[in-house]
Amino acid sequence: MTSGGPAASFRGAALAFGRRTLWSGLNLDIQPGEYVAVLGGNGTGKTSLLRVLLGLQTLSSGTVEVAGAPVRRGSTEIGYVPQQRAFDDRTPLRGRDLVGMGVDGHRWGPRLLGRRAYRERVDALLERVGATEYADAPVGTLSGGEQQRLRVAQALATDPSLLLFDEALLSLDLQRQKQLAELVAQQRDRTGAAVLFVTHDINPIIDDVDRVLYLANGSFRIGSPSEVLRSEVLSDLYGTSVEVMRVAGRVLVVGAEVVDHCDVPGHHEGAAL
Ligand SMILES: Nc1ncnc2c1ncn2[C@@H]1O[C@H](COP(=O)(O)OP(=O)(O)OP(=O)(O)O)[C@@H](O)[C@H]1O
Repeated sequence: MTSGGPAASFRGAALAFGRRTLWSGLNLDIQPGEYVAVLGGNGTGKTSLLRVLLGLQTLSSGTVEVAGAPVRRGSTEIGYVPQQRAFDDRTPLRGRDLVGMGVDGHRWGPRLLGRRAYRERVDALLERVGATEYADAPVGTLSGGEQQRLRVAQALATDPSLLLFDEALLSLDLQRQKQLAELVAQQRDRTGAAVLFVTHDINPIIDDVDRVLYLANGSFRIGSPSEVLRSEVLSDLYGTSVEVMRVAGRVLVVGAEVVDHCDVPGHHEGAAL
């Protein structure tokens, strides 16, 4: 963090495509060390929000800053784990090359750091995500969960001040989800990074989350999990009866799927949020 102010800041921010407004009137400061979960159904603009911070998507109105400066592409202030797309079998990269691209400014091979410091940094990152064992295998031959851990190591490589995760827990089994959630919380604690975590299921990270940004219906609610994840708050946001239940320690939202764009197989009634 270089600015001493918020890690990210939106002022009067709106995003619309054609006549469809995804969200508007967003005023949000994300403080260093703050952990924000971004929730909402398919197509509500969660990924687009991250793309705005990455300088890949322009706001329709309002402003956005990262570390006190206008957003720009390729900022080393930001670590990003995109929504998962599998690597092709023929991708000519090993796991350690992928992580190395995060260490050395997305260039091939050791350039910015000395060869030895580069290697040590990559090894340490691989170890942190538990990927040492398959670091020399071509990425396209690895499972979705293994590839995901490498992407996380790449995102953490420069100890960025803002970490963006887009559905990073998908394709991980429960134990790996827990490990990744712990890794993110540790990174936040160690470096003071702010975290913006897009997810359809808040349960694996709920103990770490400070605030929830819940997008729906062209609008949003923001607050602590206990303020936002309430039947009356989400019913008001969705404009229909939505029930938030706590079952066996898990938060379940029932009724929202009627309004959300539920075009994803497996996204069914009683979505775990
Ligand atoms: N560049 C663009 N031009 C036009 N429409 C776009 C563009 N980018 C995104 N959209 C639309 O904006 C909506 C929100 O997309 P976005 O990917 O942000 O949703 P999301 O909340 O991340 O959804 P999901 O949970 O399905 O990943 C979608 O309907 C998408 O088609």
